[in-house]
Amino acid sequence: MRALKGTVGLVSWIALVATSSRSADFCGESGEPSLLQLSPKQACTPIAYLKTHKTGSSTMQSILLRLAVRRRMEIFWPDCSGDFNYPSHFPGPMAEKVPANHQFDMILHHAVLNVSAFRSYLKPSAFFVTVLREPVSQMTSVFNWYRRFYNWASLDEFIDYLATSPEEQQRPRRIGRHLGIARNFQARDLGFYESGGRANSSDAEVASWIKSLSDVFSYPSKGLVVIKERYDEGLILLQHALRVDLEDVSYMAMRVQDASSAKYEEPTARQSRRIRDLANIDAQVYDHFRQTFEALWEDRRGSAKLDDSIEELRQVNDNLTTSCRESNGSHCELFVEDLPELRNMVRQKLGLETCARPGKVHAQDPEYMLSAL
Ligand SMILES: Nc1ncnc2c1ncn2[C@@H]1O[C@H](COP(=O)(O)OS(=O)(=O)O)[C@@H](OP(=O)(O)O)[C@H]1O
Repeated sequence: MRALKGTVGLVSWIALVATSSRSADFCGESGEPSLLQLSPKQACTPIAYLKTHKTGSSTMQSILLRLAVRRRMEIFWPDCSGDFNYPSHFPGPMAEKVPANHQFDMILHHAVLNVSAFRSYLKPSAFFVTVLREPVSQMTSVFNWYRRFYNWASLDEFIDYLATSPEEQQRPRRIGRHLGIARNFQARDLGFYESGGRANSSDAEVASWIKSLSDVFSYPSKGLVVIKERYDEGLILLQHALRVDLEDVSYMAMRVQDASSAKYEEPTARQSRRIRDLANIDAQVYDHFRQTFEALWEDRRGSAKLDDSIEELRQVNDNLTTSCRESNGSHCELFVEDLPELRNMVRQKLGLETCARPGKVHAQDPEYMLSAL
């Protein structure tokens, strides 16, 4: 029965890909028959992806990694690390090894956003993308994901830690306890502190910083802030802006935690208030971009039949998830749920050496924690 269901899922996925596979005109080539068939090197929109934490950012990275393979786009890799010197300056020591020369098509790994430094590595007219998440749910995800590394006894202990830890926490590269988790995690990823923001910045200063971000991520010509709570809508807008095919933005969700597990803690109303108060900058950024997103979506949905595209995307995703969990057919090659494994598959496809995977190590080993980023 399972096998039959998998076959039906696979057949309908292939049918969907076949029917929805249009020419990727923006990249110059037409008639690409399959997602995994490599096309010659093509000129595509360079992408500056700012990978935030616990926002659905790994799923987005997986989509962009596949896009890079399909379009033969050149990725700026932080060697085998999962980040560019996070949470310190981008790109860190990589700058000596790889001087900036507008040479890459994509930046995809965790970093602190520095728009001009990102641009200096990318070909001209890069499209800026990021994902933001409602801050209480983001910090709940952070707590439940990282608690095994930090040994927080409870959500209250985690919130106490946030309240007492410095806003802009630096991580000595090899000491796991200071991995970099701090309040206003998303604002820090977006470069708030690096651009001079402080815990006691005035409302006007925060508003001015948000305005500068709005410009960097302004849709459709410059960029897009995807809202985690409107993920698929965001992907459809991304698909339109990059002028890629629907299957280019199809995905299997990554790093999904089991919220029904006994170990998963949801905040009480009081804990939610505490988190939201501590993440005051994140709350302002999120509220701003959520509003912008809703207005954008309302503006676009009627004219372009975007609701139909969402249905189609969800069907493709469901079929992919079912068929690729049940079989490892060739169309599933790059639809794996383990991010480091996917990165290795992509490196192989792009002719690079694969990275060593850490073996089974103790959860307190800092190397292990780095790889978990
Ligand atoms: N497509 C899509 N839509 C909505 N939500 C999604 C999606 N993909 C992943 N997720 C959720 O994102 C959380 C994982 O975030 P990240 O991938 O950013 O984590 S990480 O920082 O890379 O470790 C994790 O949230 P929690 O399960 O609450 O922890 C995932 O469930």
